[in-house]
Amino acid sequence: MTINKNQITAVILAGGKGSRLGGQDKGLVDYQNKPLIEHVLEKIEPQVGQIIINANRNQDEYAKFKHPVISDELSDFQGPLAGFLTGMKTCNTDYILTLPCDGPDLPDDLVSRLISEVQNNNIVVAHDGKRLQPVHALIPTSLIESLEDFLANGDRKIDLWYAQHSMATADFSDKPEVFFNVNTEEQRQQHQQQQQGKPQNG
Ligand SMILES: Nc1nc2c(ncn2[C@@H]2O[C@H](COP(=O)(O)OP(=O)(O)OP(=O)(O)O)[C@@H](O)[C@H]2O)c(=O)[nH]1
Ligand SMILES: [Mg+2]
Repeated sequence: MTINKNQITAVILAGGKGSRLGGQDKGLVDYQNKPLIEHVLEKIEPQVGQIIINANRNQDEYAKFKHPVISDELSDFQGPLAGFLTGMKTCNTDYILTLPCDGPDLPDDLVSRLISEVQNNNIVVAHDGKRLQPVHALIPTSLIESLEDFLANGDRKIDLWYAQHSMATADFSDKPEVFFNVNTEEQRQQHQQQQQGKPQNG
């Protein structure tokens, strides 16, 4: 079974509290001279049909990126799964691709590798060789009721919801660094310096 990029809406999860970064709205935090989310948008725009920005604060700022900005229906920061549900309810494609707003180094074959593992309505999640990257996932929109029930039941753990469904992983063990994400000020600064020190064609 194959799917194409036009069947996918990327849902960029920018709805968190950013508590480890002093409560900042992480998607808007500067990283190498532009907001973090702009790095994500640049990497993902060529790979999907549509994009939704899922944000619970500063919606006007996010609207400047020219994609629909949608807040969680579930209030009080219920976690990434609340954002998954928001995306599934809002999109009009067969799949959503979930992505965190704080991971600026996405590879250009993210979607093609995930697509290559699609089979029979399964969920496909990126794996970096050591662990699952659960918020980098390709999810059939048909699972919307399942997720609604799961959240209504008070559950919030992504892995528990995945375990209720058929799931495959896409292998990125050759480049685990693409999943780097900015959770603390130290990470933001350290990584910025490393990137600046890299040779241009390396
Ligand atoms: N829609 C939505 N997304 C969320 C929520 N909580 C976290 N996320 C997103 O999930 C992704 C991974 O979460 P973290 O890296 O822990 O981000 P965070 O929750 O803002 O940061 P901390 O508060 O420091 O843990 C990020 O892209 C967040 O924006 C939420 O309640 N709703
Ligand atoms: Mg993070």
